Amino acid sequence: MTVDIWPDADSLAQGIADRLVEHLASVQADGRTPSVVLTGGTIAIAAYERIQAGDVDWSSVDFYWGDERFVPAGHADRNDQQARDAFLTRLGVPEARIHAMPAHGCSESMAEAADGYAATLPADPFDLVLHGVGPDGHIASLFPGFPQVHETTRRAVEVFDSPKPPPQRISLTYPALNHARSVWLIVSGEGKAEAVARAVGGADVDSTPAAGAAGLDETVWLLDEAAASKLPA
Ligand SMILES: O=C1O[C@H](COP(=O)(O)O)[C@@H](O)[C@H](O)[C@H]1O
Repeated sequence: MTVDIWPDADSLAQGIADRLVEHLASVQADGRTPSVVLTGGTIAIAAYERIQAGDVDWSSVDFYWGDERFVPAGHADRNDQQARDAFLTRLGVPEARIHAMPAHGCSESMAEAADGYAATLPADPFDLVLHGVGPDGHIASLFPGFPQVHETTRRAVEVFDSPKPPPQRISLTYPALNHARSVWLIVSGEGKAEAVARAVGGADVDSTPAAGAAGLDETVWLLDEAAASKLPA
């Protein structure tokens, strides 16, 4: 595990954007089509807005989501819509590369929608999974004390009673989220400092789901000083 710290949220957002572009270019230089799991959340959107085209072929990157708010397609609360608005549309990512989760109004139940999404995930490890972290230590829509944290079989699950609105969500689970070469946890703000300190310190996943995030090759925390303020020196 490594921890990298920027002075403030603006420089962190720029740092995440630059590192993401560099990472995708290097995967493509190795001859692979990168697969990336996007997160929602404040610092993620700020980073997405700062992404520049760089040396990446944006027509050849597959984007998935770690979780989604189960509201109608195009709704401003949807993580996929926020990412489209922040960078996917601007950089010309083709619709066929945007693997959005099902939306409210689809013909399936939420459980069927979750299982259907799981069936679309690649068999190979993701190249990169991005996580925002809530003040309670949640990642994706895996919340403290919720049974989804203990899912070991299904790679995507339904959540009916998220403590953070909107209540209905679909989330990937650890078996999918940790089937990734690189996992980056991106966090800003003092309100998340305690959750970060617990997760980095190896808390149990019931109290702090972020503690369960782990990449196959690397697990990296990208923080601003405020989010890092409760880490031991
Ligand atoms: O609801 C969600 O929240 C988290 C973190 O969001 P933030 O606004 O506190 O930064 C995010 O990681 C997750 O994808 C999203 O659905």
